[in-house]
Amino acid sequence: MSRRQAYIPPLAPTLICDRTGPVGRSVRDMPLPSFNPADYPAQLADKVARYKADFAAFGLPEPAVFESAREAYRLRAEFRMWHEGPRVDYAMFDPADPKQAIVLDAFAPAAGPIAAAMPVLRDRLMASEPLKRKIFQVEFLATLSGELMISLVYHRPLDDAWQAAAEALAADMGVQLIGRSRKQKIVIGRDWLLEEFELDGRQLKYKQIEGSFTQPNGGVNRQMLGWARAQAAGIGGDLLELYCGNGNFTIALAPLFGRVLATEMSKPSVQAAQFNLEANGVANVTMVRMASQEISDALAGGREYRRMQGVDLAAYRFSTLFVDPPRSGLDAGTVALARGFDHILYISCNPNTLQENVAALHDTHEIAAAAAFDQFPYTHHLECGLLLKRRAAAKAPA
Ligand SMILES: C[S@@+](CC[C@H](N)C(=O)[O-])C[C@H]1O[C@@H](n2cnc3c(N)ncnc32)[C@H](O)[C@@H]1O
Repeated sequence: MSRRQAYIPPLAPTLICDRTGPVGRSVRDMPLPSFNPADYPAQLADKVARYKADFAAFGLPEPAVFESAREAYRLRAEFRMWHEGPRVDYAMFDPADPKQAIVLDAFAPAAGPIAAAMPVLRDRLMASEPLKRKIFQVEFLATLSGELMISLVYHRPLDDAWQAAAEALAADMGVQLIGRSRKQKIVIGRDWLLEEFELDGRQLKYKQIEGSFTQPNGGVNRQMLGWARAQAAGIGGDLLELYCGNGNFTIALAPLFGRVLATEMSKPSVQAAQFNLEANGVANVTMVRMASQEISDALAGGREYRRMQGVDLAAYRFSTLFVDPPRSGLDAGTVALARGFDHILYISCNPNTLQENVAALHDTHEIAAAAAFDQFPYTHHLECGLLLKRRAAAKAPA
């Protein structure tokens, strides 16, 4: 059974959370009751009020609040495909009633390229047996620069008939297309997009690889980059960045520092970051593929890591640590590492783990600036930014 609806009221958690972090179900993950742009200001005000209350004990300064566009803000969207008779439709599931599919004709949060492609793709799938048969899921990734990649996921092996139909579809729609099935990935065109936008007078370019982390709300992401740059301006010294993904913040922040050591665990993201450093002419960054636990261990004088060969850690004069971790926040070793920094710039998609980490650093660091970024409108989720500064009493004597 399915129910047809123009808008999706609650967003399923898979659409809200980052792909890489564990998706915990807390009250914050529960959907807000309505997707109504008229309710947006009140919903955001509630979230900001809760943020302020949760962090009041840590002396949170008044946060700068960055709003989202009220519609067409999501650069990523994924849908289950619902088969009924000759039809195939996009579907989502209400977390409160997970057996009931909600069939969608449109999805108001989706960015322009996704919204425009949705009905065209659905009709093309319906009209083509090789494209339609056993299709299970459709994933869209778009950029502010207007590119679009579509991944079609199947419960059957993809054959020559699928490939021929998919090639025609990609050419007609002008998109990058990927077919996925068990142990199979067929790329028609590229499996990456090129994002491009202006930031503080620079035209930034970012390769974004299918399946890797990218910020879901492009407009809010630009505001996060601008805020992070404003906090970092004037600090000087060198920067250590953990969880750098494809270099989203690295490329924005690098010109403000002498040298940057950026680390990330995922191999495709590190490859994209290397590409992005070159594409943006950023030459003061060394990129190393390492988990945060490993870099914390290496900096604490732990074991020698082959991937750190050629990196002279002792030569860095780190003034600032930048972190943008998954929902699980910072592990204990990384919190211990953070203690040694004069400045910690922390972007968090999970206020619960942010609160735990701030509490653990409270004796050495105070909050100097705060921001609320509404990456996930119409949900309880709030992305937070903090600048932590080492307390004078916690600084080592010169
Ligand atoms: C919230 S994303 C942020 C990525 C990037 N800063 C951006 O703005 O796109 C978190 C990133 O942390 C990476 N990650 C997850 N666990 C990690 C770990 N233990 N060590 C290092 N990186 C990790 C993920 O691969 C992902 O790229």
